[in-house]
Amino acid sequence: MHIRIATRGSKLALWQAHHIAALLKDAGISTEIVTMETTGDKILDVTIAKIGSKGVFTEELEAALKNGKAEIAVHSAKDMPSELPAGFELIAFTRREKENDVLISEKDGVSMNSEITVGTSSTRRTALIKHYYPHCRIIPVRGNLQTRIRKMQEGLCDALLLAYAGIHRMEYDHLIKAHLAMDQFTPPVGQGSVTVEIHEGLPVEIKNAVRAAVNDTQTEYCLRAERAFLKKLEGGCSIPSFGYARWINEEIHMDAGLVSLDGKQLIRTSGKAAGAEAHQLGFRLATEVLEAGGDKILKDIKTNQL
Ligand SMILES: NCc1[nH]cc(CCC(=O)O)c1CC(=O)O
Repeated sequence: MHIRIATRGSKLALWQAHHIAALLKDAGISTEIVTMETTGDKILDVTIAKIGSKGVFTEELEAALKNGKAEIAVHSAKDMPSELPAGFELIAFTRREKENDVLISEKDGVSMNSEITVGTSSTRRTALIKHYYPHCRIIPVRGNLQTRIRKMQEGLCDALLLAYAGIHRMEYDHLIKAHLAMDQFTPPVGQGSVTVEIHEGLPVEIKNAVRAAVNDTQTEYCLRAERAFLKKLEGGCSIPSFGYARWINEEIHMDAGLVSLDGKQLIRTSGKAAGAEAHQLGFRLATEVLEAGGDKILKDIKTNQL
């Protein structure tokens, strides 16, 4: 069996594609990596929330799957919209990297408790900084990881708030100043896991072989719960929501919530369920968040982003 892997061309995306290639190789499957540029890679001057999160990093890869130019596409699970276009599905989730966010900087004495300028373009991180550390100043910064770090080095900001997974994979661990607390900076849906997307036309024996080689069942239960939460909120990575599930004692334990863009309102909830109830758990927590005022927060955000 030979599998062509479609991926974006950034270093982090390539790391992810090679990670999947290695898992497939261990299962005796040969691979080839096909890189392509997406709309999201080309537009660097606008925040993702404004472009409209749906599909800007995925459309070109999906076209390749549909046209038979590749068998699978590889993405960070976090970057995948909660609802895929008709005919596409996520068939595997890798065992996760540590899921937390980190503060990175080259300067001494930098912490969330000091009056620093923090570069981020994530609505979740921005809103959580405003909520927990209102003395920090937030500077928008986009581009791939290497570009963001270069912008910080050029003086745009004192520090960056990023996912540990990306920092570790790109070998910037030496810049880490702090690991942020999970009960404040609760990770967004999908952070730390790499996922495989296919088009429904893919022969079932290829699908099954990829799933067997790549999927981590416990991670999948957690990710299915998280993604159900996001789906119910009708959001992608552009809304300031968080959803983090862990597998503990044969059950999914999940923390989730939503924060207003100004950081003033923060809604949290949590719950647990069996693996087979992943979707119901995600939907239930989302319903709780919506009913506790999340509905209003989302409406305000939609008006803001128009
Ligand atoms: N939104 C960009 C993005 N997409 C995936 C990662 C790396 C972490 C991961 O794969 O979960 C990052 C960088 C970041 O948020 O710091």
